[in-house]
Amino acid sequence: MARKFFVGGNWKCNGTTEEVKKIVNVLNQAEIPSEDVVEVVVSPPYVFLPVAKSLLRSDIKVAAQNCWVRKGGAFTGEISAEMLVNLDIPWVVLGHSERRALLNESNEFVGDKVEYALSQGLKVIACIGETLEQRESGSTMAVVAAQTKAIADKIKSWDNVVLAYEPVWAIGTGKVASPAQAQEVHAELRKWLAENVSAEVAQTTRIIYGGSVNGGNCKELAGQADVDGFLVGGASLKPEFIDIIKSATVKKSA
Ligand SMILES: O=C(CO)COP(=O)(O)O
Repeated sequence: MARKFFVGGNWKCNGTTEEVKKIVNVLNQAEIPSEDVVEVVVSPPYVFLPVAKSLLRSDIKVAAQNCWVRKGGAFTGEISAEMLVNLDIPWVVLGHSERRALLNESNEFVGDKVEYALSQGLKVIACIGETLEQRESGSTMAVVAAQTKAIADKIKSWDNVVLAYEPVWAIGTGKVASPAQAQEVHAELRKWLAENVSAEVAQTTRIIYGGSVNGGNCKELAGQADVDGFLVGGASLKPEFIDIIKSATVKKSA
């Protein structure tokens, strides 16, 4: 079975109510391929999730950008998986490199979060990726394998997981990975899943690319055999996000 193309828009810590309404309006008016061809998920900051969800067309889903590692309670400032479920938020982004780097989220902590979010019925966009220093020292695969293993060790099923490969050096820098660089890591990750989880999980799990994806570079990246979609930051706040969603048809016709 073919893997359905997946395009996520990570709005990060941006926006006002007015701006959110504007982006939603652009998305609602866009002509995009059907849900059979592409799964589209946008991830506003927590506080805008209800408004975005209530205004968005039904074929575009929403994701939170994070959630607490276990059941809610006395954890000031945190948002629990249960709360997201209560609000009918189907997806959550976990392990984003900005949180790993700036908030010291370890591989193990991210693995625990993925396990707990899945146990509550959320679907997870799990992010991994190496820094420039790690790439230059030749440890890219060791780094992303360790990040993936910390997740694989904790979960029983990959059915509700999308793996997002986001090289840190490509995020917000305008320095996109070349199609060959992205394909190389995605293929290695699929091989890692085949050898360490199962052939079926390797075949069915979507591995999406993130890092300076834009309307100009998305088609060539989408044409790579193991690139099953994108997690888009900056460009997901702009109308060119529509072009990125449309790059799903490159895959369809391949
Ligand atoms: O971090 C990203 C998506 O999660 C990528 O961000 P940019 O697309 O802005 O590089």
